[in-house]
Order: sequence, then C-alpha cells, then structure tokens
Amino acid sequence: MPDKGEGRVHRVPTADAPIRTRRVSVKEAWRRFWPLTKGDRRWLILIFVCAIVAALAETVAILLFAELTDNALQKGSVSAFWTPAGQWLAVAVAGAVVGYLGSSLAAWTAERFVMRLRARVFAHLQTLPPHFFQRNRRGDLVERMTGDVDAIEQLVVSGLVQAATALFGVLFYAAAALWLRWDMALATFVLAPLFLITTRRFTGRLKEVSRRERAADGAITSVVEEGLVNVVLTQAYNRQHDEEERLRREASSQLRASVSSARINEFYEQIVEVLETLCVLTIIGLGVWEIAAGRMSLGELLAFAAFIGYLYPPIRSLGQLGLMATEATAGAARLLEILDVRPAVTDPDPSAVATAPHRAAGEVEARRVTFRYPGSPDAALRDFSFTAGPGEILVVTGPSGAGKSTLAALLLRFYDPDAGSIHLDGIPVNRLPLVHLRRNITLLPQETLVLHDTVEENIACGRDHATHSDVVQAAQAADADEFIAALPDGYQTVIAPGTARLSGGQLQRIAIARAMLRDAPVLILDEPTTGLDALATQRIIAPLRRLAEGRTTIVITHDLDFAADADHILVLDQGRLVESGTHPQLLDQHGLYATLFHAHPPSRNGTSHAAVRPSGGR
Ligand SMILES: Nc1ncnc2c1ncn2[C@@H]1O[C@H](COP(=O)(O)OP(=O)(O)OP(=O)(O)O)[C@@H](O)[C@H]1O
Repeated sequence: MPDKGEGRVHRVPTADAPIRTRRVSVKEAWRRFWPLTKGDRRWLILIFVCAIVAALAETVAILLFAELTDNALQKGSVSAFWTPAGQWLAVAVAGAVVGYLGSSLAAWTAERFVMRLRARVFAHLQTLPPHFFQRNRRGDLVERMTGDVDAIEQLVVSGLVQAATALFGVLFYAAAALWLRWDMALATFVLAPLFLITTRRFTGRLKEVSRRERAADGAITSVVEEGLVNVVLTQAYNRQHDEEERLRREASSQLRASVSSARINEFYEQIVEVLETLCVLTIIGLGVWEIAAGRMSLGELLAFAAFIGYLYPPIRSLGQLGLMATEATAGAARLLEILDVRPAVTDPDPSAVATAPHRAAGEVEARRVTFRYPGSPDAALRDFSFTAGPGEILVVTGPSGAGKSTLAALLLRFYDPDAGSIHLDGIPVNRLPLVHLRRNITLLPQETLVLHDTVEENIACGRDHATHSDVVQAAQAADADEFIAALPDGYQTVIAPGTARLSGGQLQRIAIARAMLRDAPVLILDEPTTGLDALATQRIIAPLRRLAEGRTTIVITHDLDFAADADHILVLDQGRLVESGTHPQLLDQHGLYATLFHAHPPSRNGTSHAAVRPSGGR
C-alpha cells in the first residue's frame, strides 16, 4: 500500500509474521490518529479560546505592572496604586478561572481520546486470527494497548493543546514586546534561531532512543507475564535463575534506553538554560543603555524584560513538544503495526450476503478443501471433503498434526480455505455474516475457556439475556448443578482462567452448560476428554450425549471410544482424508484406523459403545 505520508511504499503486514517495527513520521502518525478526535473537536476549539483568553490576561497584567512601577512605585504615589492594582487583581482572577476551565476540559478530552483509541485497537485485535496471537508475545501486545496508547494521546490531544497554548503565548508576548520597543525586541529575537537549531539537533537521537525504550517496555511486560503464567514450570524445573536472568537482560536494555533518553532530554534543557541567560543579559545590557540615554522608563524596561521572559516557557514548550512528538511516533509506529495487520477473514460484502434463516438447520459440508497456514510450507488440509447433517455424529480422527483442529478453525471461519469451499445448509460460509455463522456453531475447545467472573456469568455468556433459571437448567442438563451449588458462593463463586478451584471435568461440564444455553445447531467437540481421567470422562459422557441430541456433532478426537458409536468416521493423515466409514467397516479395512484403534484400544469399561450418541440410537 502506498504510504502517502512519506511517499514510500511499504507492505501491508499480514498476520503470518510477528509484527515488526517500521519508521513512522509525525505527519503520518497525525494523519492516522487525528480522525479519532471526531466528536470532541468543538471542545478543542473551546480549549483554544481559553488559551487565548489566558494569554491575553497575562499580557494585560504585565502592562498593568509597568503602569504600577512608573506611576505608583517610582513616584511613591499611593493614589496611583489602587486603580491598576484592582484591574490587575480582576484580570488575574479571570485568567485563573479560564485557565482552570481550559485545563479541566483538556484533561477530559485527552482521556476520551485514550478511551476511543484503546477501544479501536482492542476491537481490531479481536478480529485477528489465532496464529497472530501465537506469534506475538502477549505482554508486548498489552504494553502497546497501554503505554503506546498514552504516547499517541500525548501527540494528538495534549500535544495539540500545549502547542496551541504555547503559540498563543508567543504571539501575544512577542506582539506586546514589539509594541513596547520594536527595535530592542528585534535585537532579542535574533537569538531565537539558536533555540530551533538546538532542538533539531536533538530530535533524531531521541527518536531512536525512544523506539528502543518502547520496545524494551514491551519485552519486560512479556517476560513478567510469561513468568507469571509459567510459574509452576519455573518452580518445578528450578528455572528461577533463568527467568530472573531473562528479566535482567530485558531490564538492562530498558535501563540503557531510559538513561540515554533522560540524558538527551537533560542536556537539551541545560543548553536552553544557557541560551536563555544569554538573552536576559542582552536585554539588561540594551536596557541600561536606553535608560541612561533617557529613551526608556524603568517600568517599560521591566515590562519588556517580563514579556521576553514570558516568551521562554512557551518557546521552550514548543521545542519540547517537538521532542515529545518524536518520542510519541515510536508509540504510533507500534500501534500502527497492529492496526495495519489485516484480519484473515472479513464479513462478506453486503451485496454478496446470502439470505439464511436466523437458526440454520445444521447441514455442514466441505468441498475439496485445501488449506495452508499463512507462512507454513505445507498444507494442513488437502482436497478434503465431507458432509454431516442434523442428528448425525461425525468423528474426525488421525495421528497428531493430521489437520483435525484445522477443520474446526475452517468451519468457524477463522481462516478461509485456499481452494474448495465450506457450506452451512448449502450456503458457502464466506457468504454468511461472521456473527451469523458463529452463532450457529458451538465449539468446545480442548481447553475450557474461562472468564474472570462468576460461575453464573461463565455459563450465561453462552446466550444473550440468559436468566438465572436458564443458567440453572443448563447446568442441570450438564450435570454441573450439584457441584456448583456446593461451591462456597454457589453460582456466584468467582472463577478465573487457570483456576484450581474446579477440576478439569467440572470445567468441562461448565463449558457443556454454556453450550446447552447457546443451543446452536452445529456442535464441534475438539478432544472433549483431553486431560480427563477415566472417571471424569465417564461423568461428561451423559451431558455430552444430551448436548449432541438433534444437532450436527463433529467430534475431533484421538480417543476412539467416541469413534465406536459414530455415524461416520473420517481418518486424516498429513492433511488428507485416508479412510472413511463406520467403525466396523474401518476395522475390516485393516488400515490406519485399525492400527490406531489397536494401538490405543478403548480402556474405559462400559464407555466404548456409549460415546456421545444420544440415547435413542442411530
Ligand atoms: N497457527 C499455525 N501456523 C502454522 N501451522 C500450523 C498452525 N496450527 C497448526 N499448524 C500445522 O498444521 C498441521 C495440522 O495441525 P492441527 O492442529 O490441525 O493438527 P491436529 O490433527 O489437530 O493435531 P493434534 O491432534 O496434535 O491436535 C500441523 O502440521 C501443524 O503444525
């Protein structure tokens, strides 16, 4: 995609590679993020008005100070004191009120921008395919959602407000200084380019250091996050030192970058201080000359010096803004890297959307599907076809890496096949809105997904607006009601991902209750018994059976207990369908299925012909 901002060409990243840093100019960052201020621009204008009034109040106050010096102080006249003093106080109060309003409004607008930007990046992240999250470190993504979002806010909202405030200050104080003594003011302004040259010299160096600092922040968050997730592994394998070493390595590169950044900023500050002293000395020198020649009063000189003095903070703030904008582009680059990653699938064009009933019948079909993961050399599925209808149980089995879970990912349209097509009720899935497709398919993944919330909410999330009695009914159908009621707070017990409060089998039954509530016509069970012992497996068979009733059920499994009772079994090997048929037919073929079956014969007494088939038979 052409990069209009810099006139260069860069590739739009796809989700197949880890996100990589590219350079982003302030202009491009601005162009990409400014649209997010939509809705708040009238507040920005009000903030600018406040900044103008505040600068005006300050200018008037200095002129009143000059009047006080010449008429009251120098002449020792008390009567000349009251009027300008009263005016000065009134102007100061008005300036304070307007300054307070402007600052509060600016903080509010800045926070709204942060909220909007974070929501936008988060929403985009949620559209990215599973392998994006496998290839990018979670901690780094978290850092981008927090630290980098704040950096952009600094650039777009706070930066703009500061720039406007500084600019109005410069305009008013410079105009007032010129109005008082244009010749002396011009003589002082000659020194201004020195400030600009100094700022320019520091910008490039700071940009590089900031980029390193932001990346190191992301790396530290990743190490800490991974350390917390893997703490059991770390302790069991005595890897504490290795983990500490990993953190130390990342922390020392962060330390180097932070110290460099602080040093560059401080060096800049000190040089500016020296330049300011040079300006002050120039004014005093010129002032002494003018007063001695009788061309200037003391009050005028003090007011002039004050205007020039008041010019420094805004000029300095403009210079710092340049540096800050440079730092913020490092954050902008990191967020754009996420925003520019394209989702693997998108909703169909409105014109291509097929009409389908809200609830599908559940007929699933794959026609000659071939699929290769982005960035992977080999196809995970090749020329693969099958059909399954409501009330049927289809078992998909095969050795590890055969492509079984890939089938689930394609049915849910996490990816589109490279060739062939997948259909729901005869409609190609890429002609159905994603929400519609996913509403009609329930996936029970290998590992139960848990929200950090109550047990009730963990079940209720299966359906919008589920009531408490819906949840209890679903839990009863999933044989989960009893153990949930025995929890300390019953359905209100809070659980979290990785919880030890519930066993694998209990979590699986919560997932079944959630799926019951969801009530989708197509059900995909991905290794439903993984990690469960024989007893726990026994306990989920009956609920699974109830869940499968009347639905199109696809069971992805190594566990051939399930295969024995399926309507149809598909055997995959290296992405190809190598055998298909019923359990007795496949055993008679003495092929891969028979080998797999004899290598791991069903071990659970009484389960081998029970599987998930709903009672009532084929
Ligand atoms: N995100 C990914 N990126 C690249 N290749 C992948 C990705 N996920 C899976 N694969 C590859 O695709 C092939 C099929 O994987 P899949 O997970 O579908 O196999 P599986 O039969 O479900 O294996 P298992 O029984 O071990 O879960 C494997 O070679 C795997 O390495």
